[in-house]
Amino acid sequence: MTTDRDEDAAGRKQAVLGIIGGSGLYDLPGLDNARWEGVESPWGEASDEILFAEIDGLPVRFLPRHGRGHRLAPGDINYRANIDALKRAGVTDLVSFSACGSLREDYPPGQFVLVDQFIDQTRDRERSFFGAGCVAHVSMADPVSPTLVTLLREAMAQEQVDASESGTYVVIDGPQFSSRAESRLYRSWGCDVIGMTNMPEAKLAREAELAYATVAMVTDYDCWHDTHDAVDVAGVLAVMKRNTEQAKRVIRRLGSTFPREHPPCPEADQALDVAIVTAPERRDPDIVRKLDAVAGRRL
Ligand SMILES: CSC[C@H]1O[C@H](OP(=O)(O)O)[C@H](O)[C@@H]1O
Ligand SMILES: Nc1ncnc2[nH]cnc12
Repeated sequence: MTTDRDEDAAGRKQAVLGIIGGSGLYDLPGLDNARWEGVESPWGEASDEILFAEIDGLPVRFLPRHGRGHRLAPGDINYRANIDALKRAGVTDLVSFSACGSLREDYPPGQFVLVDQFIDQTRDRERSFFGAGCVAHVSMADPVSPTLVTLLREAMAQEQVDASESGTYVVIDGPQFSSRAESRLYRSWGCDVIGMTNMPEAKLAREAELAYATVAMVTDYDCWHDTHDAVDVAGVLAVMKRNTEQAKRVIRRLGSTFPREHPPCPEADQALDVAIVTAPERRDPDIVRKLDAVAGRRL
């Protein structure tokens, strides 16, 4: 396990790039020194083994969110185990790739969106590592790392992949797609794209002090549009293949240009500095033990 104690005396930390692959992105073939390895987590089963690999010497850890073969529905994913396992695998910077529906006319299928805000409409998911026995409240005001967004934007530009530089992603439980009334409602809220997975993933990444960013890849116009059919899986799959090929190119480019030292992200790096409220002598030792990877720096 890699921990924050792997920082050198000056506090520098080697960057380890984590990638979560969404629908359509289940493997990253052709990376150097690649091997799939299971990582045990006290939070349960991660979606799959993690692919440990390198891009031009940069350590990369890849986890397919739905598992290889897409075995897990959005509500069945153990988001806590995924984030904990990636942290145990040494990840410092985490980029999520997600298929999504568009809630805007000017984000057609094929458009990539660098999400900067989320609206969490999910209900039935474990959404925190903390709770009774060790209570913490992290800030989610700015849920993504601006540095990661800049690095992604540059990698995309070099790969001639056009991306919008901001966007609000509304997260629904699914697995059903939305009704037209819901789709119109999310548009009226100012949401730009819709998906089923980025929450609680982004919240848990913040609790684990991982810099996080999401590349949302539009596959459809959901069901609000007057002149486009309502989303169905066949339509999603038709667009997803091309999006996935582009995503793979962006990941390779990002890996080769990524700083070898973890680029500071104060929102994530210090997320737990003032977040834990339970008095040390009142903390449940069992929970504290489970938090060794996520919050070991602060406990
Ligand atoms: C197969 S379409 C619906 C499915 O795709 C998205 O998943 P991900 O974010 O992992 O790419 C969406 O959120 C749904 O889970
Ligand atoms: N329209 C949509 N709603 C929710 N998740 C999606 N994933 C891809 N398209 C989607």
